[in-house]
Amino acid sequence: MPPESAPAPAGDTSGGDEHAREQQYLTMLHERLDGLRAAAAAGLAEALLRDDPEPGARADRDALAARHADQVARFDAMRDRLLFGRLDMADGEQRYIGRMGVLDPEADYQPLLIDWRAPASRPFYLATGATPLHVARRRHIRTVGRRVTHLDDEVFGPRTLGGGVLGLRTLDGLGADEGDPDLTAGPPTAAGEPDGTPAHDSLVGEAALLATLGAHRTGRMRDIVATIQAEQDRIIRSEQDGILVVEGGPGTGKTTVALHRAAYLLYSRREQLSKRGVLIVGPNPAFLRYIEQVLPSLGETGVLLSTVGDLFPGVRARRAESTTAAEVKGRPEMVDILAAAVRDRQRLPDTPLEITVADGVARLDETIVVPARAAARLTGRAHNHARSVFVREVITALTRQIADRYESSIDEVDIPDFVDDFMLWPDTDAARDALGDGTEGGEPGGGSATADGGDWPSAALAAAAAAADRPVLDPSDLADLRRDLRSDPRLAEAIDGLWPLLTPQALLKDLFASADALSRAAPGLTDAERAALRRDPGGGWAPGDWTPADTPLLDEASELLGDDPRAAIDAAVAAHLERQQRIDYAGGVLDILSRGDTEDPDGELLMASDLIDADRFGERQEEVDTRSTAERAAADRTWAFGHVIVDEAQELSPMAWRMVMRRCPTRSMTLVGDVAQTGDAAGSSSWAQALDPFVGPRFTLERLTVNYRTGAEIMDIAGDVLAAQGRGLRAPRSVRRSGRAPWRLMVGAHELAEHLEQLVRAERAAAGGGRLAVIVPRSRRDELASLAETGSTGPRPDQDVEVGAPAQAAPHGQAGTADSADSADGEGGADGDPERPVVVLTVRESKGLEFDAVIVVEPERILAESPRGAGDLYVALTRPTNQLGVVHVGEPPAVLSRLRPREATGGVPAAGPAASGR
Ligand SMILES: Nc1ncnc2c1ncn2[C@@H]1O[C@H](COP(=O)(O)OP(=O)(O)OP(=O)(O)O)[C@@H](O)[C@H]1O
Repeated sequence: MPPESAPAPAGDTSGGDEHAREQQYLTMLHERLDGLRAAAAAGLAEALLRDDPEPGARADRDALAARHADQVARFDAMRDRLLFGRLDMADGEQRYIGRMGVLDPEADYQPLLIDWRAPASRPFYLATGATPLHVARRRHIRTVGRRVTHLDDEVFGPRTLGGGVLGLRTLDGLGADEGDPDLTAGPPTAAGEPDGTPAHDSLVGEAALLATLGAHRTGRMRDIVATIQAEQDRIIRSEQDGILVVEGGPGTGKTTVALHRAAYLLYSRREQLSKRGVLIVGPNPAFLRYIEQVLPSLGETGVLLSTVGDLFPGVRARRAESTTAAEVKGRPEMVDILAAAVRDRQRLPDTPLEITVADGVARLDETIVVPARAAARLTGRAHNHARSVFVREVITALTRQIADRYESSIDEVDIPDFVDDFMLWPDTDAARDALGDGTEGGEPGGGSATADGGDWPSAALAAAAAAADRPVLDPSDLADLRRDLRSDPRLAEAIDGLWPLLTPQALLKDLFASADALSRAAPGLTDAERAALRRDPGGGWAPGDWTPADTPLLDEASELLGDDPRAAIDAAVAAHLERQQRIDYAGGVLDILSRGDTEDPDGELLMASDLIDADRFGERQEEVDTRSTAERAAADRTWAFGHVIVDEAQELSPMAWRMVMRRCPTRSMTLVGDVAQTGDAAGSSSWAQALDPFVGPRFTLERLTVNYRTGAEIMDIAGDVLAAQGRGLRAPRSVRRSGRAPWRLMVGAHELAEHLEQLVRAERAAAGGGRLAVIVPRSRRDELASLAETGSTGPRPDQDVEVGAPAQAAPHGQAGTADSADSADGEGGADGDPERPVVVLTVRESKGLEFDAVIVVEPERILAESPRGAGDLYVALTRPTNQLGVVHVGEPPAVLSRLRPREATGGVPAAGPAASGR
């Protein structure tokens, strides 16, 4: 049984007293907050003004300043809705619940306000009539800034045992406030069965919840700390260490729960997570902007938000590509394809290369390269790291080749008799004379030519060495030879061709640029699939030229290639030079200081340079890395996060999963999604399948069952689309009815633009100025965006309307063609501003977002374009909170047969000859 709703009678003095009392309490809390903020601001100012010459002290100062700055930001974020609840416990204890904890230093640090995440707050979210958890009364306190606007009480008592909450009283009826429900739509009501049976018997704080849900959307997600429901609370506070999968239909609060879980973990595991950080992966940049304020509003920063496409440092994947290309790039086979592409760059020479070193000629051919390549591959090291083994083997083999030639030349030398004696007087003039190593006559350099044109002294020496049973070339000769080989530019060039140092970007670019390279690396793909991967490098690649599906491939390639040692060497050289500069500078400073010291008439003072040398002084000047954890993590591909949250996780391809898993070796993860909403052809249809390669069956699945977003009228229609998928999936139950019937309107193909313009105006007016989205087929987006723009009302249409993603030149020139379901979809990454009142989006761009009103355009085309059947249409239909309209050309799809024509729903018919509600 839900609580009864019983507004307090007008003039209810107890309600008035209560209101005054809570107002007083809120005012007191705000005064405390002001005090805390002022202290933090003063601490910040003091830290910033401190002039610490010592680097250690400067680091402390910077850390202190950062801490104070965080506190100031946190206290500022708490100003709105600081307090939202009160628990009256059965034993008389009172607990005020809010967004942060506030203690009373004058009363032995008793809590004045308890953080919503503290265990003492938990009954606020869990108490029910059946299990009151020692709570006698739960009060929701609604506030705007420093003002209390409403009080809603739920009273638990003996009479409620087994029967739910005794009663709910709205103690204030203060009328419409900022954040109040849209009054033009009538009061929101809890959804229930036609006979009046409520659909939900376990809602916590129903009045406060319904008030929040009925409010206009702002384009920014807000926290729900005041109205977290019991099933959500269980997930938010789950102590699950490994992978927690949260599944639920649209609007069940998956995103919200994931964000609150991040805030909870940052509170309960602060020590661990503040060092390693938390990563939140979302489906597109617009979505990240939609959610970006939730954690700061809960006082938590230090979290990195990223799309899959931006998870590789230095890459902003914004380019569009065909569905086929994205799907192929997401397949697990890409691991082998990339490995083959790397091996393909470890080549054999087409023709032998002859290199003249010292006195010999070395020949680089397959007999040298094949074993060198095998030895390098056998190490199992990444390509760039194994290169040093390859180079070493090649040079060793070439050196040996030359040495062998020397040795074999011994047999050809006619050794004169004096040679044996030579060993007895090796360093005498006589020896030199005998060997012709004189200055007079003979070959330049003192040698005389042998009969076969060789260098006689060398040959003689070699022969002498052989006679003495010593190696022909001693280690230093061999070392010289190696050095000569190493510095030979022709050999260096040849080695670069045979085993080049590669960046992930270069590997992928070269692979996609060549049909032959693709055939060699990916013989298992069809011709059409390989053609989809082909990409002409054109005028070069900018960081934004990558597509979201490329990023996991870059990450995989990084693993196969390893770091480019040149980058490490460059960095080490730069660091060395920088340090040297600092030391030189410090030396100069010490000189100046010491010169000043020598002016000391007594000459007894220690000079600065006596106390510290330039090296140590230079080191003290070193800059301390003051970047936050999130900033450092964002710049480091190998950063291991303390916890990773993935939203819309069903959209991740197998390759994207591999990348995300690398970011979290401990597998402490929360994955939220809904396999019924999978739109990406490379996405998952089963969690077990997606996670099996990483954790087998070792993950925990939690389900959310209640839809808080979309009114029941709309969910009835969306449920039909879900059922049509035939996978036995059921749409979640809506928590409320919106009071507005969804509608459909049939228009002629050529009148779509005209109708759309008027519909946008009409629906915005009906939504009382709320936010509206026009969700369109991919192939129609650019064309329809301008039409909706004309139809938006507001100060300036060009400011008012945002097209989800910037129109981009798509590969293969296919974007915008009406009938190509495989065209480049222009959805590389929507950067749209979520606060625009009217937006035009494709289904993919609308993922995870919500609007007061939605017009879905051409559902039949959305169905045709979807690689996953009705999943996309289901997503589109479940974006609105209150109003849904569907505009179709021709007959509506059968799955929408329950939608009533627009006129029949009382909507204003759009003008135009072909408008028809048939
Ligand atoms: N307990 C709650 N109190 C108030 N509002 C809530 C609550 N739970 C969810 N909501 C609201 O419901 C809406 C839908 O939530 P959310 O976007 O998290 O759902 P979702 O499951 O991620 O949806 P989708 O799968 O469609 O992306 C949001 O406006 C959210 O603030």
